[in-house]
Amino acid sequence: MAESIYSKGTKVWLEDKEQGWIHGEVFSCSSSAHEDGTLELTFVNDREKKITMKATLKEIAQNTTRDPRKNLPPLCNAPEYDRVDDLTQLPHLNEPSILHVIRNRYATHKQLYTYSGIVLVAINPFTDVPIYGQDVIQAYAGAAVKKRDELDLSPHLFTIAEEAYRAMQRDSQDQTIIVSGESGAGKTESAKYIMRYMASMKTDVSNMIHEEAVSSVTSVEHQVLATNPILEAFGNAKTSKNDNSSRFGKYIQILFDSNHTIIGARIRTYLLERSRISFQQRSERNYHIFYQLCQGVATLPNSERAKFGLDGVNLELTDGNSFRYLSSSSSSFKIDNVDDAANFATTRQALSVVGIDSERQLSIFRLLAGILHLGNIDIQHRRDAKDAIIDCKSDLALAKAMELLSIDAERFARCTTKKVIDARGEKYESARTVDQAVGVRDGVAKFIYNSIFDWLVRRINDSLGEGGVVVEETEEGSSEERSRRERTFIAVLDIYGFEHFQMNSFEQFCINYANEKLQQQFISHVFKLEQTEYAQEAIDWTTIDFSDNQPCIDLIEGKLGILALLDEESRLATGTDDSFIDKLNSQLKSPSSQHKAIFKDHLHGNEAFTIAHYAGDVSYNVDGFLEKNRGTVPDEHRDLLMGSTNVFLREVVEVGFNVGIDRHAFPSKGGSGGPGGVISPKPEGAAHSSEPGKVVSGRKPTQCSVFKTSLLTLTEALQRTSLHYIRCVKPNESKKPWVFDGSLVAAQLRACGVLETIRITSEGYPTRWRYEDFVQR
Ligand SMILES: Nc1ncnc2c1ncn2[C@@H]1O[C@H](COP(=O)(O)OP(=O)(O)OP(=O)(O)O)[C@@H](O)[C@H]1O
Repeated sequence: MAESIYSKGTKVWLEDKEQGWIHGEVFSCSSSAHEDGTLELTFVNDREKKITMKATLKEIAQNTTRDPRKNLPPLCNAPEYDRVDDLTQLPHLNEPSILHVIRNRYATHKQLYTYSGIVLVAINPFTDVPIYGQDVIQAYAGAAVKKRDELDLSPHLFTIAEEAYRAMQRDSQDQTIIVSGESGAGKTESAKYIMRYMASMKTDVSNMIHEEAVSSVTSVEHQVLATNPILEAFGNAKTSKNDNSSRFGKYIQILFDSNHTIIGARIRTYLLERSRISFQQRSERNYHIFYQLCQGVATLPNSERAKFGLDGVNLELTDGNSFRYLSSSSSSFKIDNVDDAANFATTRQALSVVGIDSERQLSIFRLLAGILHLGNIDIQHRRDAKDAIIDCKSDLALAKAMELLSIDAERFARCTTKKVIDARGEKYESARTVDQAVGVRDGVAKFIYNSIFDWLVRRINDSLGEGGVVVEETEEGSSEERSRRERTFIAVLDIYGFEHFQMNSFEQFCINYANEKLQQQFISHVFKLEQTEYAQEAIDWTTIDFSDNQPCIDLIEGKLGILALLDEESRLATGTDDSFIDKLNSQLKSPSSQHKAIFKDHLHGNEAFTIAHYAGDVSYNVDGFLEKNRGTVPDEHRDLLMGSTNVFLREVVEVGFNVGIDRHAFPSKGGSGGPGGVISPKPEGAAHSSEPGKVVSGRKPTQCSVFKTSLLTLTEALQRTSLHYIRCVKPNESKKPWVFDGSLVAAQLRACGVLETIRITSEGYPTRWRYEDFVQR
């Protein structure tokens, strides 16, 4: 038995401190077992170092099923497998062999893409690669009528796009391409290439020059593509990991009619990072649109420019007029090779393409400028007391902000520095501290910005998905006719991957919760496919064990789980981050708690809790959890915003107040709810309104309840579509082209489930020979 796995000369992988894994081979293997039943195996690695190990026959037989780092050396494949297109073709399927193939393809042969069964692994090149042009699109378009292994084309994003398109055509079924990976891994770029593929695949441009090819894309397709610069301007920012990081998740459905021609798009977004509006980490920026506006303001009409209070604004930090919301990072405002003024023009053009005219655009910019001025309102201590004051007479920022938002400055100052307390029917005012007042001011800014973002998404949906294409209304027919013609969609889900930083907060908690849900769906999908394959090949099989992350999901979203406790605490006027963590500890750590194994002790004090996620343990610092979860403004500010004489501000914040309640926030096929036509369940705690579009009062849905509901609707929608997976991987931290850091890549493959699926495959039938290879052997 041992000899059949490890005989003299068998090639293996041996662990190496420097490189992770290096080649080695079996030097000797004892021919019979010792008294204790073990065999002695000696290996020699490429550095001529000898390693001796003892193992029982059973352990030897199991070697490929356990974590290879703790077990006997995994087996190496023959060199002819060094560049296989699909990892599942590897006779020996283990972590070092997988890394070896991906590294060899990427670093040596400049091949970014490798299949791993149903998953396409995409390694970021960090440089322009000429593989996305119209000629390449044409080569892949139609190629998937053949099976993948009959193709002479390399693995590509376009294979996945084409497979989705063909499957939609063939089965008349909606498709979803799930693109995931950590920040900077290349999700958004991949999603854009897929959208561009869909928009131009039907265009035969073989005889056209580039400009002709571009202009031959119809206006509907232009509109669909125009959503990208808009979402990037308003939802992307420079972070320490990525100069153009998407700070929200998105699900974009490209809608097709019965001729499989694009007729529009629908977008659903998830959890925009609000905290960035008022604060950015070192070397990070606020959302791109603010810098675009400041730099591009000179391009606005003379009559408009002065009104923003941005004319001649100097963005240098030394300048006393700089905006607090743009300078907290104390970094340079410039991003290398990015021209904010030119991008402002692109954003404006894209807004026009989706039907937001110049006048509306100016209204949006006025609100954005209002947000910047809002951040500059000075909040001071009242002399000899802790109470906050705003000097209405001298505060120019207050005057400008309130002018732009059309709100009474004195009322705003008063509401911000004092809160109204209702005690048994009697109302009285109590002073806020400076910190509290600053929190309220920033909360208003975040709320307005988030509302603008939601308004934009809704507006895009109205023009591209629900309400008919603006430009082509007469040509294409009414919206009713349009939805009748709409048959199927191909969606791209571009969603943040698992996050684990030194300091993790509410955002990471939500992101990792989303990843737990998607991982569960992914694993059960792979698992089902694996068993279907066995059935097709008439192979005898017993149930394969796979790590079920349901206990972790129960801990988060269960009846008395973290989300429920967070909401409960957020609704109490007396609730604080401290009382929240106390509640978590008392409920989830009790000796009788079913969550003990997943909800772990945090080693450093009582300000954080630790969850054992499928991709590793993560500790979350509770500081700011309640404020982020409440995510709305005090009632007095709500009245101020809704009472503004700025009609556009009212329209925008109405969308913000109704998110999670209003059906438009989750447009769907037929306009009746979530994607795929299911009515989205109302977030827990949301108040009812019989009139659509009316702001409702009562219990406000919290951020986590809105998120939980939208995740639920998303996972249901995904279940009704055929799924395709792209896992984007960052090959190194320094963003260098063609540099491959094996341990960094392995960690990402583990976090996105690729290694887990390979483990599932290994638990079943780990070795797969092609018939011809098997016969030859
Ligand atoms: N296919 C590609 N070709 C060339 N460069 C790429 C490609 N994919 C990604 N990049 C480079 O990597 C950067 C980061 O990619 P991208 O913004 O798509 O990452 P992401 O995974 O969406 O990150 P985040 O989660 O932060 O939004 C891009 O700005 C680009 O410079």
